[in-house]
Amino acid sequence: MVVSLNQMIPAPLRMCGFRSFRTKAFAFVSTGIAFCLVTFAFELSEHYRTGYTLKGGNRPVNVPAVRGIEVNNSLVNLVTNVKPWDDNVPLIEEVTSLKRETLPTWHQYSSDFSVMELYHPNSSYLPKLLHDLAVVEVRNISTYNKESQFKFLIEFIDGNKAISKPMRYISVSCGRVWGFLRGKGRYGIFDFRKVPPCIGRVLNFTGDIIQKTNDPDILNTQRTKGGQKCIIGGCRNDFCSEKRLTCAKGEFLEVSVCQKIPESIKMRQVKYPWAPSVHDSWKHTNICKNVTKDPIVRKHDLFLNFMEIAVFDHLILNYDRHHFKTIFVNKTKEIGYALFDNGKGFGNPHKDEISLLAPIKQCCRFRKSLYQKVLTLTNEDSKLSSRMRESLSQDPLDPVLTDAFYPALDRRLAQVLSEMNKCLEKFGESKVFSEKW
Ligand SMILES: Nc1ncnc2c1ncn2[C@@H]1O[C@H](COP(=O)(O)OP(=O)(O)OP(=O)(O)O)[C@@H](O)[C@H]1O
Ligand SMILES: [Mn+2]
Repeated sequence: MVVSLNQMIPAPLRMCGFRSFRTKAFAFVSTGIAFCLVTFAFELSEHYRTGYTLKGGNRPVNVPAVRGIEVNNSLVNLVTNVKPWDDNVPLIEEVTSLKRETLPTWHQYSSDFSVMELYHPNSSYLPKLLHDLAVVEVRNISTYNKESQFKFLIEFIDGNKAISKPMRYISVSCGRVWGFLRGKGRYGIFDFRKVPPCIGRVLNFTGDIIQKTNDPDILNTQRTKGGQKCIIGGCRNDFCSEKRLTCAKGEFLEVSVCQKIPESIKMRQVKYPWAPSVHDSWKHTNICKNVTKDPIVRKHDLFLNFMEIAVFDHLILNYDRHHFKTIFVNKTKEIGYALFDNGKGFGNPHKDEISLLAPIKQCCRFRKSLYQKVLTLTNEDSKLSSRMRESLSQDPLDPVLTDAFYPALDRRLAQVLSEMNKCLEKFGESKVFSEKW
C-alpha cells in the first residue's frame, strides 16, 4: 500500500527540494531510518543519506564524514554492561484510556512500541509518523548527548522528540557524491527493525535552530565560514571544534530526524564481541566459544542477534560497531535490541569488508529466518537493491544513496549468502540453523 502524502507537504518545502512524499506503508524489507522496504525480508533502518547531486536547485551538496573510533574496546570482557540500571525510569505504560487512533502519531508509536521491533511494519500510524518527523514545527532544539558527535534533540510542537544529526561534509567522486554523510548512514537493511524510524529533513538555520534554542552550545558557538552560517555545537572536542563546524547552505541545514525511543523504555549498553579495536583478537582467534559462554550473552539470548548485526553491518559496511543497546520491559526479561550507532555505514560503495562477517564465519550458527531473508533478497525479482531504492525514493531528501551503493548492497549480500552456504555445506542444517539463543 502506498500512501500519498504530497498534499501534506507545505509549498515552501516542496520548493526547497521536498518532492513528492510518499511513504510505503510498511510492508517491510529493509528497515531503515526510514525503513520500510517491502513485504518481507530486509528493511531500511534509518533515513540518512549518503550523497546526492544537487537537485531542486537550492539544496546543498553534502558528503561523507569521517568518524573517530569512539570507544576503546578491550575484549577482556567480551560483553559488559556499561550502564547501570536506572531504577527511577518507569517501565512501559499501556495506553488504555484513549483510543489509539485519536492520539498523536508519536503517542501511537510509543503505545505500540515493542522491544522486539522498534516499529511495526504494517502499523497505520507509521507513514504519518515519518511525515510528522519531516514537517512538524520545531518547538525547541538543543544539543543531545555530548559524548561523541554533534547531534540535536528536537522537541516538536506536537510533543514528539527526535534525535537529529546534521550533514557534515563533502567528497565528490566521478561527478557524484558518494561516501557517507554524517548522520545519514543509517539504513537498516534487515528484516529486523532495530533502528528507529528516521527521515531526512531540511531545517531552517535561523528559524528552526537559532530562534528555537536557549542552548549555549548552539547560541554561543555561532560562526561564519565562507559566507555560511555555522555552529560549533556541543560534543567531543575532536568532533566539535573551529575546524569541524556544522554549516548551513544559505538558511538550509540538512539533517536526519530519528524518532526518539520512548523515554519509558529501558536500554542498556552491551559490547559487541567482534568490535573493531586495537586488540581485535577475533581477527586471528576464533572467539565464538568464548562468546557463547558469556553469561550475559546466554542470559539475554544475544548470540543469534550478533549474527544479524554482523550481516547488517556487512551490508552497510559499518566498521564501527562497538556497542548496541538492549531494550527490555522489565528487569529480568531483556529481549530486544536497538542499533543507533550506524553512522559509519555507507562510506565506500567500492569496498567490501569480509571480516565484518567474522561472527558468521567463526560460529556457523544463525537463525533459519535470517538465511531465508538473505536468500529471498538475492532473487532477481526481489533484490535488496531494488527494495532499497524503492524505499529510499520515498525520503524527502531523495536521492539518499548514490547509485554505486545499490550494486554494493547486492554484492555484499551475495557474500553473506556464500559464507552462510559454506557453513551449511560443512556442518549441515541441523547444526547451523538455530532458533534458540
Ligand atoms: N532515536 C533514539 N532514541 C533514543 N535514544 C537514542 C536515539 N538515538 C540515539 N540515542 C541515544 O544516544 C546515544 C548516542 O547515539 P549515536 O550512537 O547515534 O550517537 P553518536 O555516536 O554521536 O553518533 P554517530 O555514531 O552517528 O557518530 C545512543 O547510544 C542512544 O543511547
Ligand atoms: Mn556513535
